[in-house]
Amino acid sequence: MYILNSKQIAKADKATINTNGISSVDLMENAATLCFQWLHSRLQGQQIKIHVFCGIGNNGGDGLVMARHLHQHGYNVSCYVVNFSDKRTNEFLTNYNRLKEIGEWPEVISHENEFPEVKFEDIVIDAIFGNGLSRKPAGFSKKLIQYINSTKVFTLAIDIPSGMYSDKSNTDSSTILNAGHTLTFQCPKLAFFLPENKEAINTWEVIDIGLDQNFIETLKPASHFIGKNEIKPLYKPRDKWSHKGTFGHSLIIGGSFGKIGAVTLASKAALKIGSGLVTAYTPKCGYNILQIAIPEAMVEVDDDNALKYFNFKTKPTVIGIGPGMGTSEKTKLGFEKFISENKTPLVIDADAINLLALNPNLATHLPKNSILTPHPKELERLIGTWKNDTDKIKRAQKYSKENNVIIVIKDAHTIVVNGNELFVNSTGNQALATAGSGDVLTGIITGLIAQGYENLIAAIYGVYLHGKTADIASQEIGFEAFTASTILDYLPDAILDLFKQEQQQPQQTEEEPEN
Ligand SMILES: NC(=O)C1=CN([C@@H]2O[C@H](COP(=O)(O)OP(=O)(O)OC[C@H]3O[C@@H](n4cnc5c(N)ncnc54)[C@H](OP(=O)(O)O)[C@@H]3O)[C@@H](O)[C@H]2O)[C@@H](O)CC1
Ligand SMILES: [K+]
Repeated sequence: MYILNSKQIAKADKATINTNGISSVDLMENAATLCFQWLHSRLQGQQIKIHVFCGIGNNGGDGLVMARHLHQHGYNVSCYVVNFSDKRTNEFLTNYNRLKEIGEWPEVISHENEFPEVKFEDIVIDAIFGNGLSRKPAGFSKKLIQYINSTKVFTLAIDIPSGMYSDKSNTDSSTILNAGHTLTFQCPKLAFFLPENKEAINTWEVIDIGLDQNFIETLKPASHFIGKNEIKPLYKPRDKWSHKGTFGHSLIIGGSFGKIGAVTLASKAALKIGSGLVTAYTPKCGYNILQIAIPEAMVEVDDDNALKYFNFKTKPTVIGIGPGMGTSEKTKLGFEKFISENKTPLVIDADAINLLALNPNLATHLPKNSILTPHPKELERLIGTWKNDTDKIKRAQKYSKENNVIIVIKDAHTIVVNGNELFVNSTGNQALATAGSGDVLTGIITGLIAQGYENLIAAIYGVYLHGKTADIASQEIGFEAFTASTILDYLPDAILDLFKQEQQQPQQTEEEPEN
């Protein structure tokens, strides 16, 4: 699914209105009615106090439509116009009049003295600012957002929590409304996945308002939200006549005294995802450990307690390098020589990223489309300190373009960066915050490349499957007992899940719920 930026959404709105013969007011009516139905099907007429805060733009128009439907269905509603400007849109005015026509006059708020009392047990519908936010909320609209946040009331945000830009950092989280749930139009917004917005965005879902898909295609959006629909077609079926050589040879380079577990996990993961052959290349101290831990893997050794020579005999399809490797001086020197001579595709993780960051010229030697899988600290070493999350993404894009590499920014929502393109992962949860989880990801991506998946696809696909293991496992064992080895245990379920039919939702009846 595409993630459109605010300009693309505004263009798609216009194009849909122009080519599909639907008026802007009708588009708004459809969109906001879907939001009303969402709430109505949950409340079933309960008399919880509902406050609808409407701005003066089209987001406010959505709020007015919802307020009208809520009134007409007998809810206990108060509607307010947050009068931060006199630039009321036509669609706002039309729906302002429609609300008045049913006898309901919104209260106009122009000053903080006019804020209504909002109680914790009420519901707030947030239709103050939407996609047209052009600057941080200030004055009484900022105070209103802060007041609503202070009540901790459940807030249903329409399209986007007010004060949040859809595609860039706000930099002042105190001017963003903290939404309990967001009903967002047409597509998820990049802002939902930025760690700095974690307070403001909780759960969300997309409301399909039928914007013109053909037109959206012409915009060639660079950002994508990766779910099962995107992943399933990437799967490569296995030929009946294939043999182990068909599925490539992964070489996992890493380990140091006390950190052989990292290379063990990565090697196991490469095997488990289907690499035909796997060799681990470690210091001598890892030999027995690896041979005993993974009978399926071959092992080559280097110097005693840390890597030094990088002179393996294996001719791999792909190399995953870094897990547990350490950054000792001898490893650093050997690594630099290895990188400057290597031509084999690379997946670079952990200490290999740290060593790369120490010597930026090295990156020019990386084979095209090498994959780097940094966690936030490693990323910072690589691209420098960022001002905010948008700056972080821009810096990663710049690094990716300058060095022709793919960067996997690991976080609650992992983002794969390929030049300007962003692929935001939908799977995974807090269970993955555990030692060795990154080593397993390195092994998975390496093992996918070994089997012939293109590097970018291997990164996107690997990140998705890795996250999916946690989604499935946490239903069965919770978060805490989940370890990196659990990822390996649940990889088969994550793959099989791609081919599971979704359970049919119970059919909604034609009749609306009783008031
Ligand atoms: N047919 C359609 O197009 C559909 C659109 N839909 C809905 O429309 C929403 C987008 O509507 P919108 O473009 O009118 O923007 P919205 O956010 O409501 O308000 C912008 C106004 O606020 C002002 N303003 C901005 N920042 C400010 C600040 N900090 N402090 C004070 N003022 C500020 C800004 O002023 P300006 O920047 O021009 O100075 C302008 O006057 C979208 O999110 C969705 O909900 C759906 O119904 C589906 C159909
Ligand atoms: K909003």
